[in-house]
Order: sequence, then C-alpha cells, then structure tokens
Amino acid sequence: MPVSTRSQVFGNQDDPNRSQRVRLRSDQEEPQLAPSPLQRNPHHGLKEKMKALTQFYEQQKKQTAALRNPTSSNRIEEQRFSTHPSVGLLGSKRKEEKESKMEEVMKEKLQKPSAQMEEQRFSTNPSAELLGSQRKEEKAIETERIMKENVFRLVALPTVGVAADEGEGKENLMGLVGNVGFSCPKKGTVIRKLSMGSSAPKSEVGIRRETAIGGELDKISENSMIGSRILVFVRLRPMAKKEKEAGSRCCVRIVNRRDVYLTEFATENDYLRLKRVRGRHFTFDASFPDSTSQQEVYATTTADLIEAVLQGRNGSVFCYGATGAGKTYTMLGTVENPGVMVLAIKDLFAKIRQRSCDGNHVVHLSYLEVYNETVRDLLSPGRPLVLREDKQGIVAAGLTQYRAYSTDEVMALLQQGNMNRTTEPTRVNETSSRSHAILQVIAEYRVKDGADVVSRIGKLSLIDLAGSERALATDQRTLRSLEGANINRSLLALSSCINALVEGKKHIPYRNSKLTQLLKDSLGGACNTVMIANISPSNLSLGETQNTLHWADRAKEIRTKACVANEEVIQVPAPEADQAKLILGLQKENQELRMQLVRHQQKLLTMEAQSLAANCSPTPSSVSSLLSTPCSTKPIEKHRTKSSLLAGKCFSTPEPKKKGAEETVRELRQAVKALEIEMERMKKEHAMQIMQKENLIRELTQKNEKSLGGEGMTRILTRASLRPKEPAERTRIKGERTATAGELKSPSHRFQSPVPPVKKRTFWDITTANSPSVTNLNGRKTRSHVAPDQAPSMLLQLAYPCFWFVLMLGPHVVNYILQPGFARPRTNPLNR
Ligand SMILES: Nc1ncnc2c1ncn2[C@@H]1O[C@H](COP(=O)(O)OP(=O)(O)OP(=O)(O)O)[C@@H](O)[C@H]1O
Repeated sequence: MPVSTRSQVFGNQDDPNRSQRVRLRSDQEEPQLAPSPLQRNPHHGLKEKMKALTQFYEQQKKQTAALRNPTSSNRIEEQRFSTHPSVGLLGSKRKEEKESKMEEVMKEKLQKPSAQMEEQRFSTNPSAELLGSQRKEEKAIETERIMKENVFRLVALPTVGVAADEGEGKENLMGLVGNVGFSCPKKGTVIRKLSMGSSAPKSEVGIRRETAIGGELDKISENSMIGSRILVFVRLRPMAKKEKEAGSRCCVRIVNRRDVYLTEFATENDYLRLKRVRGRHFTFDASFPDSTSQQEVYATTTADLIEAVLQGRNGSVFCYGATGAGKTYTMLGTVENPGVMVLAIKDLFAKIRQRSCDGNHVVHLSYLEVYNETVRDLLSPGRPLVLREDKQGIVAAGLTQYRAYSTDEVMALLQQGNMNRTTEPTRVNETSSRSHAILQVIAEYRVKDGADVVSRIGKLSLIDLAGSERALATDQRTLRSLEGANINRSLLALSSCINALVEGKKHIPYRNSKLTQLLKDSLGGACNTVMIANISPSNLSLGETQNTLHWADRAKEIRTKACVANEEVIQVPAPEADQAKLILGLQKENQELRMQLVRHQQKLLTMEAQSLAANCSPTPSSVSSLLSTPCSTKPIEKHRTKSSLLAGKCFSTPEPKKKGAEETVRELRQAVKALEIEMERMKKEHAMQIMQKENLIRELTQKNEKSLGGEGMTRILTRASLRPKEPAERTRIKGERTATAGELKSPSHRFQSPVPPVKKRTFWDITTANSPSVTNLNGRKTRSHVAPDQAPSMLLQLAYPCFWFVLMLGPHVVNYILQPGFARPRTNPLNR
C-alpha cells in the first residue's frame, strides 16, 4: 500500500540548526523538494522570504559573473556539475561542501527547473548545455540590473544558508562579494590532485579531467606534502528484479553526480510515523547513478592511480558496501562489462607499452583472500598464509608473486584466482562473495640514469570486500552465518580503524582483524586511496545503505601519509670493462656447462643402453660394464623418474630389470669365488711340484757326488740346469766346463753365461745393500756409489780367483758358498 505522507523534515539529522530545516513535500515516490515558501504562500514569514530572496540573488549574481567571465564560469560549472566532480571538489573543504549543498537545495526551491532539469542542463549533451547557457544569458541581463541595485543590501543581509553556522555564513558572504560563489581553499588545506601529470588519460566518455582550478590546486598540492585525503565515491546499482517483484521503492537519489539523498519511508506497521518521511543527505567526491558505465567509474576513480603507480607511488581502491550492493560488479564486472580490476590492468599494460622505450618495466601480481580470518593464496591455493610485518609493511609470507607479461596473462590469472575464491549463494545474493579479495599489482620501473640505475616500485591494491550483512538476512546457524559473523567482525574492525584515524588517535587497532592488517598501508600509510561505496536503491536495504553511507562519509576525513615515490638509486658496482669481462666469463662458463650437460646426456644414454642390454641378456661384458660403474644405476633411475613425470606416465616395468641386474651380480660373485678356489688349488699343486723337483735335485746331486767323488772334481749344478726344457743351457754349462778345462774366456763373458733369472744374492750384493751410506769423492752421501748394473761385473772380478780356488776344493765347500748369505749348511753332527 503506498504511504501518503505530508511534508516532513528532510535534512541532516545531526544538524544542530534545526530551525533552519528545509521542508519538502514527499507524496511522490521519489522525494521531491517542495516549492519555495515564497511561491507557495505569499503571506509566509518575512524571515523565509528574506532567505529565499538572498539565495535567489546569489544565484543570479553567480550566473551574471559567469557570463562575464567564461573561464571562471567553466571552472564553476566543472566544480559543481561536472560528471567528474571529484576534480572540482578536491579543493573544497568540508564547510564549502556544505555551502554548495545548501546552494543546491535553495536553488531547487527557488528555481523552477527541478534537479533533473539541472542535470540535463549541465549534462554532457551539447544541446542541453547550449540551452542552459542561453537561458543563463537571458537571466543574466535581467539580474545584472537587480544586482547593481541590491548588492549593497545583499552585503548587509544576515547569514544565509540552511545549515550554515557563523563561519560558514562569512564564507558564503565572501563568496557572494568575492569570487562569484567560489571560495578558495584555506591555506594549508591538503588536497590530493587527481590529475597526476600532463600524461593523465582523457576519459573515453568525454569527462574533462583537468583540474577546475588548475595551477592553484597544483601549488597547494605541491606545498602540502603532509598527506592526502581518501577519495570517496558512491555507486548506486540498478533495482534488481527480485526487489521490484517484492514491491520495493527507490530510496536513493543522486543529484549532480555528487549529492546523495536518502529517503526513509515510514512502514505500514509504524502507525506513529505512518505519514512521515525522513531523509539524509551526503556529499561525496563523486556519486554515480545506476546508469553509470563501468568505464566511467574506472576513469573517475582509478585511472589516475595507475599513472601514480607507474611513477613509484602506492595506490589502493576498495569497494565497500552491504551484500548484493554491487561491489564485485564494480571491481570485477562481467565479460561484457569488465570492472575496475580488469580495466586497471589493461590500462597499466597499455601505459607500459607506451613507455617501454625509456626503461624496463616488470609487473608482478598476487591475489589473495581473507576468508573466516585466514589468508589464502588464490593463485596457488594451499595452506593458510601468515601475515608478517617487514620494511615494506604487512606482507603475507609465502604468497605467490607471478610475473606478468601481458594483459591476457593477467586475465587468465585473475580468472583462475576467482575460480578459487569462496562464493556462496545467500538469501540476499546468489553469488555472494564470502571473502575479502585483494589483487596486488607491483610495477617496477628501472631506468638508467648516467652510471646508476633508478628503480621505482609502485604498488596498486584492488580490494573487493565481502558484504556486510544482517544476521537475519543470511541462513541461521550454518556455515553461512559463521562466515557472515567473520565478515561483520572484520568490517567492524575496519570501521574502528576509520574512527581512530578520523579522530587522530595514536593507536589504530589494525591488529583486530586480518583485513585491517592488510589494509594498514591503504588507510594509514603513504598511499593514494580510493573508496567506492556501493549502495542498493531499494528501501528494503535502507539500513544497510544508511550504514554504508555513514562510514563512507567518515572515511572522507581520513588522511593518509604523504605519498612519495618509492624510488631507489642502484649504483652499478663495476665499471664497464669489468662488466664486459664478467659477461665473457659468464658466457664461457655457460658454454662449459652446456658441454658438460651434453656429455652427461651422452653418458646417461650409454648407461641406459647398457642397462637395457644387460637386462635383455646378462652377458658378462654388459654386466662388467655395470659393475665397473656401480653408481651408474642411480642417475639412470633419476632420469627415468624425471622423464616419466614430464611425460605424465610411469616407467612400465622397473622391477624385473632391477632383479636381473642383482642376479647377474650374484652370479659373478660366485664365479669369482670359484676362480679363487681354483687359484688356491693351483698354488698348492705348484708348491708340490717344486718340492718334488727339489727332492729330485737333491737325489741327483748325491748321485753326482758319488760318481765324481774319486776324481776330486765338483760339478757346478744349478736348478736351472736341471730343468728338462732347457737343453741349450745345459749345453752351455757343458761348454763352460769344457772351456774351464780348455781355454779361458774373459771374466765378463763368463759372468754373462750363467742363467740370469735364477740369480742368487752374493756377498757383494748383500754387503752393498746392507752397508751404510758412504761418502763419495764429491763428499755426497749416497746409499752406494756403485751403480747397480756395475756391481755384478766387479763381483765377478773379485770372485774369479776365488772361483778357481773353490773348484779345487771339494763339493762341500761349493755347497757352502752357494748358500745365500753364507748361511752355514745344516750338517748332521753325526756325519761329521
Ligand atoms: N551497476 C550495476 N549494473 C548492473 N548490475 C549490477 C550493478 N551492480 C550490481 N549489479 C548486479 O547486482 C548483483 C549483485 O552484485 P554483486 O555480486 O556485485 O554484489 P556484491 O556487493 O559483490 O555482493 P556480495 O558482497 O554478497 O558479494 C549482481 O547480479 C550484479 O550483476
């Protein structure tokens, strides 16, 4: 049932000056401002008449002045009615905002054209603009005359304005007399200039981005490096189908793309206030009606931050609002209507491409969510991340930082991240985000500055907060309610931080939640921060909308630290020559490593082939090759694992092959053992044979002794001489014997004749070997001054006369001499 109401209070509830409220009639669906009391009732109070007149004159005077001075006119228009009002508002103080707000209200009351007409007049439509200016011109001529007559009276008039206090009245008056309604910002006012330089992008929708008061603001901005105010924007979403079906009414009206009027309709059950309508009015840097395009929102709120980020400054954009108010739509958007995140990244890469000639840009990307008070990496989900504070501020330890080279790549990452994001349908929103998502883009710019390198690092944080909600709005006692409670808790922590910052408290309770910890830089750090408050038009969500607008209004007063560029000069350590050397060295090393790699690959291939051959037929050669490289099995296995992993399949039969190799090794070990046993046996046999031969020799010697005993001659017999396979030697000995009997040969010749392999140690050998070092003629101490090859001949020379002497003696003496080291032959004492 439509509620019929009579004129009620519409104004700021906090406004202490209740006597100066503006009344309006709201028997229509949208709150319509009541006609001026002057028009409605000519017998109205004198005070009201005076006020109305004052306002009327004020308006006329401004228009006249605007016509006289087109430049200032443009400025005023830009400031007041621009589709980009944040620019004009930057220089205004809170009081000025109130003042202009009141102007608007009065204008609506006094002038026939409604707020919608005003919008049309000053819309981007050129015909509308033309109409507006023509009308202004006509009025100007008429009002100029009145102005001249009444200017004195106007100055003498008391303070005007709906909610103006004394100070404001003075300012207003100043405005009237002075610079046609536009009062300059006070000295020391901190203003953040949206336009960050000449290269600032022009909006695609034809929004003029140049500052309204150009140089003036520039100067102030430059001089006041104390900090900057958070810019707050409001976006109204269209009425949803569900809401329409539920019979909800629009309770939000946006005027001049800046003012937000909130109307509270009395409910049917509220009998006491059945016919009453209450409303509130807010002013923001810009307010977007439901018809605003995504591109326009981006151009107004974020485009300039991109430019600043590329200059090494930090920037943050966060969407705040109740569930289903359009935060995710604003931030992410849809495929057809991409949101701020997508447009910002596209813009960033487009700008980087433009500047690529003068330096190197590196873009890193990370995407995380805060869900139920845990921080999670959206690009590589896993364990919850821990927040740590370091020099750069609060960071999530272990967060993946992807290097992005193109917009497409970032889009893919963003899509991947969004798929990992927690979204659940709630009663309010079918695709409700149950977590706060933060996309962080770090742009590093390096450029050579003489010998040094200048590095600038700018960080852009794009934050899509989860929606605040009433407990009843979501499902009760379920996971959703727990999520809701956590979301509300973190948003409450956010509002506490906003309060503390606004009140200038020393302690800001950032640690109360993960969200506020992550937003610490954006709220209180050196950062250009933008807040977009999303609201629903439905009167069913009035409470949430009011709450959102309240906090957005508070946030306007937060001042962040001076945002200076994060610039670092990196000194190049080595001169160019050293660098060239370094490069050469590195190239060499690289080449060597490549060669090594090739060699290793070849080795691996060979080993693999060998192992395969061994497994197919365990021939001794293949096995021996395996045994010769016992470690070779490991690299082969490694290689297999890698290749199988890369191929995405496992090695088919690794077990049998392993078994085959082991068996072969076992067999070989057995073979070695058998060989060892055989060798032992052969050794023993050989020893036996030697024994037998020695016995034989002894027997033969004895026989010889017997046969030669009568002649008194001893035959020299050696083992070698007894060998059956050496007849030549025997002949030689015979010949020797013959020679000894006949002609004498030289001693040297005689020395060479005995069989060399069975050389016995002689006295000379032993003495020279055991003798202590002797000093030679040069005084040098040597082990022996005689060369080893000379010794035998000398021995022979000495032994020669002895030899004949010995021959003359009996075989016993010969035997004695032949014993090594003159060891006495063991003789049986009985034989003696
Ligand atoms: N400006 C807009 N134009 C058209 N549709 C919009 C607009 N804003 C929001 N919507 C639609 O409203 C619905 C809710 O929006 P959205 O999911 O962005 O809300 P939200 O604030 O992110 O909610 P939650 O906090 O629960 O995640 C969506 O279907 C979305 O398409």
